[in-house]
Amino acid sequence: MASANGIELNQVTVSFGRDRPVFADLDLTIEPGEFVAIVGASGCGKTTLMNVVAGLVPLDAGTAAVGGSPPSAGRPDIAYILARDALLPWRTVQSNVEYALGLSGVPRRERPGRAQSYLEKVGLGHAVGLLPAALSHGMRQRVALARAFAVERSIYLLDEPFSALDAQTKLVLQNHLLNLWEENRKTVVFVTHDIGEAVVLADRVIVMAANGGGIVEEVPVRIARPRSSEELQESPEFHEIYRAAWHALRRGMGA
Ligand SMILES: Nc1ncnc2c1ncn2[C@@H]1O[C@H](COP(=O)(O)OP(=O)(O)OP(=O)(O)O)[C@@H](O)[C@H]1O
Repeated sequence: MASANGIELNQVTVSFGRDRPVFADLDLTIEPGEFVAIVGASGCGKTTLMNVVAGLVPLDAGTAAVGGSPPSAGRPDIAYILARDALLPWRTVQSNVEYALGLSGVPRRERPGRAQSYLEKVGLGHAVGLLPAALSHGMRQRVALARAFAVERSIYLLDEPFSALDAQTKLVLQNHLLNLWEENRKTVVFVTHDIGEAVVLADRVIVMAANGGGIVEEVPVRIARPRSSEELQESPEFHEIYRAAWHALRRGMGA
């Protein structure tokens, strides 16, 4: 049983009141400190799985333990980052991060330094005084990453956080995420449509099937860390694992 900061789903079924469940009898164990990516066809239930972990979706059957206790919404040990950040438009970049630190109970005198330090880690040291409206989408997502890691949660749920970015910006953001994660290796569940992204980031790629098939395959990613997203693009082992995940995804789609 994954305790502490792990995640354990046993025989979980979610159907939203419909005849056909989104997934049924799903088992998944994520160890504390593990980085897991979830891929699968549109509508296969990736976000629903995240919402189960976040305590936002009721189970029709089965049990879930997140950090050793049942999931519940708004838990202070969980960070949930989505494709579109939720920055406060009237606060500067720095103030957005400081505000989140305040909500997490970080003492006022520590907030400016910690916010600045995390913004520097994602290459935004020069942008602390800007308002979100003045930022590109990639910069906004960097602020969202800095904010999420500055508050030091135990479990990070990231649902396609880089999906709207161009390929080059995506690689840069992946590197920022890898670096932030390397510092403390908190548990991460990362949903993506991009198999390459999954392989670059994760210790394990979970492949979900279309049409309520649940998890069809798990592809281990035994690539040494620390990793660089740019360097991996040229690595034969990256392409080998990419191919394995791609074939698993195709099988999951019934191809
Ligand atoms: N709150 C909800 N109420 C009813 N049905 C829902 C709810 N959330 C999701 N669903 C349904 O569950 C199924 C899976 O949706 P989900 O968003 O989990 O898939 P996904 O794999 O994340 O898709 P995508 O890759 O397109 O984001 C879909 O048929 C969707 O309509």
